[in-house]
Amino acid sequence: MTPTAKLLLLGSGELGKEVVISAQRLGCHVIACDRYANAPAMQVADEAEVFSMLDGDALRAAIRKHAPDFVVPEIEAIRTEVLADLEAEGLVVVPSARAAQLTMNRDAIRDLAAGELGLTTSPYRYAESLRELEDAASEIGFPLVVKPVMSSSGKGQSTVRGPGDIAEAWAYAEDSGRGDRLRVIAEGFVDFDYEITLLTVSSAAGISFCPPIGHRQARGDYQESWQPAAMSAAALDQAQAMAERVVEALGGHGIFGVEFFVKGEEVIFSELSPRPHDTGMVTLVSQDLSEFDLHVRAILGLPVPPVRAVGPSASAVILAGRDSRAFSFTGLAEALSVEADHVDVRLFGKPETRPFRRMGVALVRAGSLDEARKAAAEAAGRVRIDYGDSE
Ligand SMILES: Nc1ncnc2c1ncn2[C@@H]1O[C@H](COP(=O)(O)OP(=O)(O)OP(=O)(O)O)[C@@H](O)[C@H]1O
Ligand SMILES: NCC(=O)N[C@@H]1O[C@H](COP(=O)([O-])[O-])[C@@H](O)[C@H]1O
Ligand SMILES: [Mg+2]
Repeated sequence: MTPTAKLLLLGSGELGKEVVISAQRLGCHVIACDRYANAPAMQVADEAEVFSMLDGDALRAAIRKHAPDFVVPEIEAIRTEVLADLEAEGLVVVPSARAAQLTMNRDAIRDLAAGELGLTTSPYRYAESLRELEDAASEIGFPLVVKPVMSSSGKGQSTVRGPGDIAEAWAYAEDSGRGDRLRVIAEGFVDFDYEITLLTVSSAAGISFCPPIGHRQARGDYQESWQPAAMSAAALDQAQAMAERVVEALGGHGIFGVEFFVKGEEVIFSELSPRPHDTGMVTLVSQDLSEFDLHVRAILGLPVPPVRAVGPSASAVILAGRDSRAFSFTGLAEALSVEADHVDVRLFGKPETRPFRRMGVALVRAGSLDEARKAAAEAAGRVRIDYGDSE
């Protein structure tokens, strides 16, 4: 069979795994890439390539070898200059090489959103040394959120409460670094009432939105999410208008996870991913078409109908506690016995555990958001990781 399209997926975690499944259901052939073998998306893809996507030569070689119709980034840490070069020669990058380049590092997307587009954000400064971080702190004040410009899922992120914590925050950011020279963003702490992800689809038919997703984070990483998040029509209007502007500025077709903080009626842009979002895993049970289905449809130029919400839903993460390669899961029967309209669990198939690594997610639909959140947390908590005999 000649496939509908050939996709080269750059990053093969849990989000990519669902992209592969959605794409294959529409007849695509997918080559999954990541820096380690047997990554989640590789387990379901047609082919796999193992290399560091920050290695420009290896990235170029993989693209030349497979000659994909679409290159689909799944993580930020990609040598995006290569994508820009090859896009100029006709390669199609999802949603666009510009979007991948501007979201690879936090400073580029922040400069676009706050600088060029004038969207409201937290106050911020960049720092390339402890001394510069101290200067940033004295300008912005405390608390201060410090993040490496290239990081995700909260890696290297910490909140500085006072001058005594600055050195520790710098050292923590350095520890999570990738060997390149460290640059951090220091953001004024936003004392928000709640935060949301607004999944925004850009397709041939224009821009459309999924109902807002509420979420709760710890250590900069998502713990639970729910849809629809309760918010005023005025706040939602503002968020949609801001999302539309930033998505249009980035260009291309696909789904974008646009993150906002909301305080009263004030909507503050935080950041965005030009791809499915982790908090959007809830859409696997909350919408007729998930964020992964929508991404693939937008990429392929297929119809993207208005999203139909199926009912109040929630997701809760299953995190590992320590390092192991000899682990197993128990408690699935108990987890799936939780009382709700619909209960499911996704175990991603990551070959190793690490402290706080996301290994799976519980997905629940129920009569109300409260019930869905409670049941999702209960189901996730019932899945246990047995670490075998490893330390
Ligand atoms: N300036 C801030 N004020 C208050 N809380 C913040 C601020 N910046 C980040 N946070 C909290 O930390 C979380 C993670 O931050 P952010 O989204 O910037 O990190 P990330 O590493 O890009 O996460 P991901 O890759 O999972 O989206 C936010 O969702 C929010 O809960
Ligand atoms: N917030 C971004 C996010 O959730 N990204 C998802 O996590 C994977 C990496 O997981 P790992 O660090 O456990 O390998 C990525 O590949 C992506 O699926
Ligand atoms: Mg985020």
